[in-house]
Formats: sequence, C-alpha cells, structure tokens
Amino acid sequence: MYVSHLQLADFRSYESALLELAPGVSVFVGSNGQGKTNLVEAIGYVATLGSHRVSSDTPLVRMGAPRAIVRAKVVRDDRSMVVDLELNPGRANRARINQAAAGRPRDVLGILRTVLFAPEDLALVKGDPGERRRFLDDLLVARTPRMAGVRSDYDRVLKQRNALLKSASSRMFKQRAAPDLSTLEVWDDHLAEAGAELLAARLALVEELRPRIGAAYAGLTDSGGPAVPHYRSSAAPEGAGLPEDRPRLADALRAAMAEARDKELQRGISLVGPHRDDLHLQLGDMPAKGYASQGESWSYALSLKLAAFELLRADGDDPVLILDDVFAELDSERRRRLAERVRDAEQVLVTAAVAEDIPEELDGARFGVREGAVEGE
Ligand SMILES: Nc1ncnc2c1ncn2[C@@H]1O[C@H](COP(=O)(O)OP(=O)(O)OP(=O)(O)O)[C@@H](O)[C@H]1O
Repeated sequence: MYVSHLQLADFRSYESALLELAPGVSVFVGSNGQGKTNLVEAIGYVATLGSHRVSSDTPLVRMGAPRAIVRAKVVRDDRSMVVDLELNPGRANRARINQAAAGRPRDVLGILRTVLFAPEDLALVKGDPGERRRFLDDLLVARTPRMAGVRSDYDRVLKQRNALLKSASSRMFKQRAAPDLSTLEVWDDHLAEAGAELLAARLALVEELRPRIGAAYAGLTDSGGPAVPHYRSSAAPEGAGLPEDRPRLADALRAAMAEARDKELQRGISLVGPHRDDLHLQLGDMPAKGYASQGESWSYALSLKLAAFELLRADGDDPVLILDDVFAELDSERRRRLAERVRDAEQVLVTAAVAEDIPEELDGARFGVREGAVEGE
C-alpha cells in the first residue's frame, strides 16, 4: 500500500499543506524545526490514531486553532480509500471514510498501515516496559484492528478493578474495616478473561517476531548479538513458561491474582496482568537494557521495527515504512545495510536535516521542507 495524497489543515506547524506522493522512496530534507517530522507524524496518525511523539492530541493542533484536519488517500491493490480525521482536543474526534462518517474514529484502523522508526524509538530498548508493551499492542492492532477493542476493554476492566482495590485498601488500612471482596472476585474474572485474550495475542506475536528480530539485527550489525526477545509475564514465575490457550491463560491469571491478593490490597493496585508484563530484550548473554552500547541499542530498536515491517509484509501487503531522522544516528556501514534492507518496500518516506546523510541506495523523489512549506525538487 502507499499514500498518494496527504492534506493537512492546522496540523502542528501547517496551516495548510497538500502533498502528492508516489510509491517508492520519498525523501524530505530541511533544516531543523522546518516541519519534516510533522508531515510523517500526520501519516502515522492516520494509521494508528496516535503520535509517536506525544500521548495527547493537543500538541498536534496548530497553536491557536480549534481543530486539525488530516486527510490521506491510501492506495492498495489499485483501489483507493480516503480517510479524513478531525482532531478536536477536549472533545470527540471525528472520522470519515470515503466521505461517509465513520461510526467511531477507530473504524479507520487497518486502512493504512505504517511502520515508523524515529529517534524516540531508542526508548524501546532503554525505556520502561510500557514502551515495549505499546510496540507489541500497536502491532497487534495494525495486523488485527479488532485488537483495539480488546485492548480498550482490558484498560476499562483494569481501571475499574484498580478503583475497587483502592477503596478496599483504604477500608482495610485507614478505616480498619473488613473490605467486601466478593465484588473484587467478579472483577478478577473480568480481568482474567480480557487479560488472557491480550496475553495470548502478545505471546503468539512474540513467537513470530523472534526470528525476524534476530535476522534483522544480524543484518544490520556484527556487534553484539544474537538479539533474542522473550515475553515476561507477571502471571508466571520466571522461567515457568505460560500455557498457550486462552482458558488456561485465564486460569494462570486468576491463580496469580489470588497469590498477589494481599500485596494488591496493601498497595491498592492490580499487580498482575498484561499491563505489568515486559518484552525482555536479550543481546548475547546480557540484557540489552543497561548493557548494550548506544549503537547496539539503536540497531536493536531498529530491528524491532524492521521485524514489524517484515511481519506485516508477510501478511500480504507492505506497510508504508517511515524513517524519521534516523540516518544521522547511524554509521555509514549501518546506513548502507539499512538502505539495502528497505529499498524495495512499496513506499518509504525518509526525513533528514542533511541530504548527505541519506545513503545513495535510497534514491527517490526529493522534497524540500522550509518554514512549513513542502516543495518537490
Ligand atoms: N501545535 C503546533 N502549532 C504550531 N507549531 C508547532 C506545533 N507543534 C510543533 N510546532 C512547530 O513545528 C516545528 C517542528 O517541526 P518538526 O518537528 O516537523 O521539525 P523537523 O523539520 O522534523 O526538525 P528536526 O530536524 O529538528 O527534527 C517547530 O518549529 C515547532 O515549534
């Protein structure tokens, strides 16, 4: 698939912009702060309804404007679809698909698939487990849009259960009264059921990713390795492994919650479930986090994204690959290897402050970005 048109109104620094894109490589070059990342961020937003830089929509709307509009035309197998998104901070966003109102913005998920790699992705290796969980869940949603509902159901149940634990904890420790645990047990069940679905999907995904991450890392650098990711679940003791089927995963979650009951009541939060899990990234005989060099960490983070790309490609259609500001961080050998790996993707969008940073293997259309205006060269 590829994006053939991108139109923005009041998105980030763009009052208005209209961009025509072709399959193959497109490179956006411009000095710092001119609006290159804003463009690819908008394309990423159409795919994920989120930004790779910020967690709320407010900064995405041009300062002083009431709303932002992002419109993208996506071409897949010679058929095109137009997605319109209206971002209304503080109010519900609105979506249209081919001019018709979509029930929920979430209905646009799956129309455009992107894999975006940016300097922020270093946090996949160096950052908190939440970064890696989000990577897995975003990929699950990209492959199976229904997973957006599974994830939000889980978040809702978790919120409710945390509220109950908090009030039970306050009854026990502040008011010195016995808490009513029967309602909590009902929410244990809800959490186990919703959690098992998310957990099963993540476990299966990591199995598919593992060989691809190893191969991507080995293809990028000879330093360190092998790169081997493992899913670590709060529902199983270290090394114990987890059942694969959902009913038994739900049982494992129930058992782990029963075991953690006293601690959960003391702390007033849920300590078991997919929201406490991690994707452990092993590099050779050490964990990448805390041990890998800067270059190795970059290669690992990039390998996660390349593996995501390969997986989506194996599902039958290339996602749009976005490389935001990445070449400046890589040495010339890794630049070349990365370029070799991605140049045959159906559409690759690259941003760079300095044109010389782009390896010559990634030759393609060039756009100059200056003060929020984009011009083909
Ligand atoms: N909501 C907003 N309203 C107006 N301007 C904004 C908004 N958000 C960001 N900007 C401006 O957009 C510009 C940043 O654009 P962007 O991040 O795309 O830069 P870039 O060309 O990728 O730069 P770099 O090479 O430094 O990464 C900044 O000047 C910033 O002030």
